[in-house]
Amino acid sequence: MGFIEMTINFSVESRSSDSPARTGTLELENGMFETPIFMPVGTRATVKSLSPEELKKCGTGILLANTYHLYLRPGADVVAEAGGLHEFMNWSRPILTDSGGFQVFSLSDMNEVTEDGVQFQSHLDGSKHFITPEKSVEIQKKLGADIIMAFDECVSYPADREYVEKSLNRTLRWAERSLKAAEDLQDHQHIFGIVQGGTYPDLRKKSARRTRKLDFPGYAIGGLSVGEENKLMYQMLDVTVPELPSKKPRYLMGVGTPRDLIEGVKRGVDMFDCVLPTRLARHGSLYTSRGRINITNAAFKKDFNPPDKDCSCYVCRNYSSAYLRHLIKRNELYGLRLASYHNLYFFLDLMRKLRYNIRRDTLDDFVESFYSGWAEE
Ligand SMILES: CC1(C)O[C@H]2[C@@H](O1)[C@@]1(COC(C)(C)O1)O[C@@H]2CNc1nc2cc3nc(N)[nH]c(=O)c3cc2[nH]1
Ligand SMILES: [Zn+2]
Repeated sequence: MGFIEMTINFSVESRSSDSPARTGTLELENGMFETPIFMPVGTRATVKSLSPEELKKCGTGILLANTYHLYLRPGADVVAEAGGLHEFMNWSRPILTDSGGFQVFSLSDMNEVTEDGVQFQSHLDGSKHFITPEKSVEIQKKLGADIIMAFDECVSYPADREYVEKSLNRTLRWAERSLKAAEDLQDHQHIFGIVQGGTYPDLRKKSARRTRKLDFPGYAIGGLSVGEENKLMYQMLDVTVPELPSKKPRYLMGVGTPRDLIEGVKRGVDMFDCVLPTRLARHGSLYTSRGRINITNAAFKKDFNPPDKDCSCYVCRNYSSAYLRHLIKRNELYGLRLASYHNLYFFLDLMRKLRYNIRRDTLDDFVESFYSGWAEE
């Protein structure tokens, strides 16, 4: 097949009259999806325990995979020889890969950060590696994602201002190098820049303005959901989103809970990803219209109602809380699968409801009714 010069076609469709919230469509080489959207996390080329058919059935439009993990195992060359991630994992819809910046800093035994790149030891076998913006883009190109991310440093929280400023300046230089590397691989139409700046409003604005100058097809807001208070995260969105071009997609990395998704959408964010729905499911923690419950609680021992009476997912239509409790307590694989499916459906259904209410300009009413039945986290 000839190389199709596919750009990231994003169009804003409707706007809420009393907030920056908007709906849109994002068209990529492997399909299109509506925004705001939640991306299930498939770190090692699988959304744990769920099949591609199940992911599609619960409404997954695009999923996320991680460069850091796939680079270490099975290796980018193995995935490339398999025909890329879509072939490898039998997923025909869009995929976004994170650049490894966050994972190197959060998971590996960090050795050294230099202007050129990051030296680290694998958290799997202690082997030494050196990753640069160019290397990260090359790996993501081999993985064959529809959207790739610039290589950045996600500063942990809290961090002093001097370090945050030094780091964001280096991330800006890395962003230029990532963009240049993508251009050399004809992938510049598929790469998002990442805004940093910690929890310092003026540094957030500086990072956003300087990243925007590089004219990426899309922009991620990084350096958040790293343990800071939600209120602080929302304040950083308030100062960052207005600095980003309104006609390009905005992706808030690693976020979040249902409340975070709602507050992010209200502030004009279009894309989200988080491990919470699938990770918490494996511990029996289920999201429902009344808040988060733990299905292993004794109260569900003889509860033959579905986990969420307001949920129309396959799990809630066919199984009881008592059955799920039994499976999860016995660590039965099927229980992990059912809980993961329901949580993912809950997150994706919440995004559907948000899109529907933005289009009808009834977002405020929907949010109010959602929170009224929602037990505090
Ligand atoms: C490490 C792991 C699995 O990823 C989750 C979860 O733990 C955890 C750990 O503690 C909480 C906060 C509860 O969430 O943080 C992750 C979700 N927050 C997040 N993901 C991010 C990914 C990012 N990628 C790049 N390239 N740059 C970023 O700035 C960036 C920022 C991010 N923030
Ligand atoms: Zn359900």
